[in-house]
Amino acid sequence: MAVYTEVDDEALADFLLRYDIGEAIAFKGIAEGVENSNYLLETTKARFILTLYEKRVNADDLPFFMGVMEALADAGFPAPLPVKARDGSALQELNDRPAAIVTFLNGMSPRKPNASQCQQIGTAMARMHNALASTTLSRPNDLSVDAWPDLFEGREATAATLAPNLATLIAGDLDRLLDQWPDPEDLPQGIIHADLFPDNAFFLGENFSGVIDFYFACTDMLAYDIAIALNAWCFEARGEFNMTKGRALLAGYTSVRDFTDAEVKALPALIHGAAMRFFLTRLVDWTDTPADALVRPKDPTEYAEKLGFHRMARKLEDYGYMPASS
Ligand SMILES: Nc1ncnc2c1ncn2[C@@H]1O[C@H](COP(=O)(O)OP(=O)(O)OP(=O)(O)O)[C@@H](O)[C@H]1O
Ligand SMILES: N[C@@H](CCO)C(=O)O
Repeated sequence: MAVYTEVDDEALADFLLRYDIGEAIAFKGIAEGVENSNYLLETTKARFILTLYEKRVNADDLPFFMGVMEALADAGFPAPLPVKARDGSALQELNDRPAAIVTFLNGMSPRKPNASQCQQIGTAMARMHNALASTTLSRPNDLSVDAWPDLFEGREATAATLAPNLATLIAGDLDRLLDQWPDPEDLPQGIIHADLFPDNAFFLGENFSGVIDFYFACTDMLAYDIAIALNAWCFEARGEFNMTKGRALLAGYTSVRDFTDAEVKALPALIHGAAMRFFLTRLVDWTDTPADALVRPKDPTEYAEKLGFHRMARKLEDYGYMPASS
């Protein structure tokens, strides 16, 4: 249950006086999500999401996240639009937390994405990258390769409780990734979502309808976003890669923007690295979350299994990529 900060009726009514969005007629905490406190807010005018930003979000980054969502709305890409208060700012404070209201998107997140949804999310991601191509906003990716050794340090023993030999395998992966990581200057860069998991994508029926949760967005290699999505959308239970889904996701993306040769070459390392990023942040949460915490940490084992697949893969064709000429 991700409501860390409670908002009572009186605080909400006072808060809404800052906006021109009507009065509350329904307000309830949203169970999904692990990072921030989210509420579904229905007013006399429309439905919205009220978010109070919790500890893992750096308040200094919030103007960047708001700017990304505004740029997407300007480009006609379906994402939540931050609502400005009467003072002209979308960023406010509520119960001593930074807070914002964004528009509500209709749709449902797929629990078990199918190949068509993988293809559509690939297409949507390329459209999203294009929609953000002309913004001047930037934010470094503070969860990229340089951050990983520190995330692992001191957590070897926890890794060993998940699987025998895992700590040694992770140490080997880290050496290999530090060695193989591409120079970002050699690949197309831009703003990436960096957390486009199925729970952050919406579909109406079978059709893609929008993307939410831009709170890890940053400037990085565009192909790294694809690498994250391949991990999140194209594996079955127990770490089996689904080649049909991989092929669909990559084909969806390249139907809008073709990969450069440097991207094709770099993608296997980026895919391996993306799995490492989520393994490590999950390992940190697994180690640091008290047993009586409100939110159960996500299981790092899922990503340990994906790492096992990436250790064996050598080229992008191993993930279903079909070069345009073949
Ligand atoms: N704009 C929106 N429109 C409709 N529903 C939304 C919107 N934003 C958030 N939600 C709902 O709130 C839930 C949690 O949102 P979100 O994913 O942003 O939370 P979070 O705490 O950042 O979680 P995590 O990072 O774990 O995904 C979503 O799964 C979705 O059900
Ligand atoms: N998508 C992340 C968690 C929230 O950002 C994960 O599955 O580990």
